[in-house]
Order: sequence, then C-alpha cells, then structure tokens
Amino acid sequence: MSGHFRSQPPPTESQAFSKRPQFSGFMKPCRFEGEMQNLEVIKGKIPVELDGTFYRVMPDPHLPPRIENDAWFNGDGNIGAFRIKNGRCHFKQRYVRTEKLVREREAGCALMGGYRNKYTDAVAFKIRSTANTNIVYFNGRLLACKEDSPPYAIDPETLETIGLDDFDGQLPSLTFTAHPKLDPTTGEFICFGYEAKGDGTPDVCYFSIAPDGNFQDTVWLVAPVVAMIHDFAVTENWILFPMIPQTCDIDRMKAGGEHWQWNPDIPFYIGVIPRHGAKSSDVKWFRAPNAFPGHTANAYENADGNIVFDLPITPKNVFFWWPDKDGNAPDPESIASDFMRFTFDPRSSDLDLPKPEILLGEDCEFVRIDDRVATRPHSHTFLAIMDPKVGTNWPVMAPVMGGGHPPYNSFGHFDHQTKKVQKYSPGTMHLVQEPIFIPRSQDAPEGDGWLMGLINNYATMSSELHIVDTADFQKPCAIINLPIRLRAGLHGNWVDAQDIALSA
Ligand SMILES: C=Cc1ccc(O)c(OC)c1
Ligand SMILES: [Fe+2]
Repeated sequence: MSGHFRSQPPPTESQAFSKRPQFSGFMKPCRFEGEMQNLEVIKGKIPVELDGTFYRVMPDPHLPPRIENDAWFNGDGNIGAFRIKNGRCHFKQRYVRTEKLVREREAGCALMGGYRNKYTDAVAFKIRSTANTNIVYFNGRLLACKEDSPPYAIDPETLETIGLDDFDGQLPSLTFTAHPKLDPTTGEFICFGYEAKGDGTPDVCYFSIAPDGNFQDTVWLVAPVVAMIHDFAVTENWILFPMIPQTCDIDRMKAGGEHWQWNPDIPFYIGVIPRHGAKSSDVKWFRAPNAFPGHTANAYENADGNIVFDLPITPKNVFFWWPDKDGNAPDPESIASDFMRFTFDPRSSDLDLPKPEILLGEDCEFVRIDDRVATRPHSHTFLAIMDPKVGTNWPVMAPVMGGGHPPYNSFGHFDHQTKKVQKYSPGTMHLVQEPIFIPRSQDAPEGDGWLMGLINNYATMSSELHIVDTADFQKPCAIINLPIRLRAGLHGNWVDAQDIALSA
C-alpha cells in the first residue's frame, strides 16, 4: 500500500475540490474507506428478523476532477455496506478499484476527463467505468454497475474489487445497464446495453441470463436516435426500453463537448420487443410527447394482455446540467415528476401511446416495489417524495446543502388499491435518499416489511440509516447513526444472508 504513495511525484494540479455546489456542503466528497463495528442506534430497535446487507453506491470523486465543473454523475463509485444481524449494524465502505481509480491513485491526480467523453482524457483508458450507479447481486456476484461499461465484480464480504466481469466471456455488448432486473419467478437476470457497439452507436443489445449464469436470448436492435436508456421494464412476455430525450453526438464530443444534450424535438420513445425468441425486426418504437421518463417502478400484463407500466415522468429536463442545443435548461427547483401509468397494447400497429394516467400528482422519484412481484401485477410502490407540508428548513439548509441532486424530504408508500400515499418524514433539517423495501418474511403479504434508506441530516451534517415498518409508517422503527457524511448516492439493494449463503 505505502509503496505507491512514495512513487507519486509532487503535485502539479490543485489538491482542492472546486467551490461548485456539487463539491460543497453535504456534497463535498466523502472519500472515506474503512469500517465501523456496532453503529450507534439512537432511536428504536433494529428488527432482529433482519439478517442481510444493504449495499448502496454513491459517486464520490476520489481526487479533484480534471473538469472543474464535473457532473455529480462522474464521481468514483464508493460502495457502502450495512451488515445487519441480531439487531446490530456494522458498516464498511470501499471504492471500486476501477481502471480509472487505480491509475489516478498511482499518478496522484485525475487522468479521466468529462462524463462519457474519452476525447477529454489525459491518457487512453480501456474501460472508462466509474462503477457509480448501482450495486446488484446475481448468482454469487455483487456487480458494481455503470451503464457505459461492463460491471465490476465485488467481494460481498470485504468489498474488494475482483475485477471487470464479462460473465465468463459471454457478454455480447460493450455496455451493461445499471438497472438489470431479476425475475423472481424464473430466477432469470434480464439485462441490456445501449450504445452497445461503442460511443454514438444506435445499437441496443438485449440479453437474459439463466439462474446458473448461462446466457440465453440475445437480441440486437437499432434505436431511432442515440439517446439515454437508463432504466427499463420487464413483464412476463415483453421488454420495454424507455428513452430519455438526451441525445449523443460524436462530433460534439470530439470538440470537447458533452456526451448528452437535451433534445425537446423528439418524442419520448418506448421500444418494445417480445421477451422470448424476438428477432431484431420485431422491435416497435412507441411514441409519446417529449418528456423525461424517470426510474421504472414495475411493468406487467393485465387480463387483456395490455402492458401496464408505472414510472415518474416530467415534461422538464431532469438532467439540467446537460442543457439543450441553445444552452437552455430548467431552473432545478421547478422540476417535479408525477408518478404515471401507461396502459397500452404491445400488439398494436398504432405506435402513438395513449395518454398516461397520473397515479400520484406529487413530486417523486426513486420508485421501488416489493421485488417478489417484479414483472407481475404490483399493488404497492415505495418512493422518495417532496412534500411541501413538511416545512423543510430551506433558509438554514441551503448554504450547507451543496447541489446537483434532486431534493426529497420523505419516504412514501403508495397503495395502488386505495390510491393513497402514506409518508414518513424524518424532519425539517433532513432529506432522504432512495428507499429500499425488505419483506417481513418470504411469505409475508406484498408490501409488508420495512423500508430502509439513508437520511441526510443537515443539522449534524452527517448521515443516518432509517428503518421504517410498513405497518407503522409514521415513525421510525430504528435510527442508526453514522459519524460520517455520505453524500447523495444513486441506488442500493438489500441482499438477504440466505441468498449469499445459498450461492456461496
Ligand atoms: C439517473 C441516473 C443516472 C443516469 C446515468 C448515469 O451515468 C448515472 O450515473 C450516476 C446516473
Ligand atoms: Fe438509476
């Protein structure tokens, strides 16, 4: 370890992060690696039924980036693991040893340039992944994902990086989504990559992996535009690719510009293929008016064989740091997504989608379901929600918040039967990160269990892990205190001890 510190030359670059909002206040890079045993439980009790690990990842620049105004999404993936057992919680955090991080640590300065733009790099990289978007468990592998590259495999126990994972040479695509789906009925891992033949290519590669790790279907598609396909949806018989109208242009990238530009002149496309035995020519690109599709809650087929697809949507550009061709972007505070439902016939030859229904007209994102019903009808959705009635103390928080990420102050539990949302609001000096759902037991009813997620406490400028019982949603079941600050992250998942033991 110490050897490579000695080999570093004296710094020529600044060793300070810029004063931009995305590097300030709560968003100042955390950069901590290490572990803490027996975290303090400052309220309630951790349910003794919980035995597993909550893995989550945050983009966390390990060194000041080469681009002064670098985007939050370009930070290095720092994985946190909350191991919970016998009413206790132990914490570990470790950076993914990406090619980027290893070579930059060696050099003592950033070598990679802007987000997904290799033309701004100081050296040539084989893999540009920052491994900063999701951490997913499948078939004994913990995968740290970034949608521009294959995933890195991580040791679930030590968080050490095992290496880039090409699924024993079976990965057909240069890229791998950060939102693969596990079908709880068949055990299949359903995946895709876009820009799958390299930067600026319209090729999308769909593939499914059997529970034993062997690749099954592989289908190559061509998209009508080169746009971001961040999340997707899977039903029993169909695959859906919602496209964010952020488009890529190689010449702009070569000139040192951004990978993405907001494009208000194209539809919101949803590509649809049969899940089993599809040919390239089977794809249909359904269209809705220009809009920004957020994360997928779930999709399923109803009794008529129509697809029901639930996701937050807004007409505005959520990625305001990637403006349109004229440099226009919305005021971040004006962006709000409603939770919407598309119901449509995938067999239809009319490609214009029927208008979606608003399920919940409150600003929300980070939608999650009880994963035991994924791809089948769901009646509960959990989400992060912005509730103006909480009375969040913006005047005191604003100077220490930093910026670049959307603010949500409550966890929500939306009941699709009653169309009502219950809320858990941790306080007026608090914001929430993505919640995850853990079932109370394997045979508990859908949606019965606990929500778990990180809370940013702007009074203490440190993080807390809150556990909320879905049967008593108003108050916390347990608050676990961290003596450090974990900046805004993207996604996480609960891995039950049983599942790790089974595949070990
Ligand atoms: C919506 C999230 C999103 C989309 C693309 C990304 O590269 C990313 O990195 C953290 C995040
Ligand atoms: Fe995501």
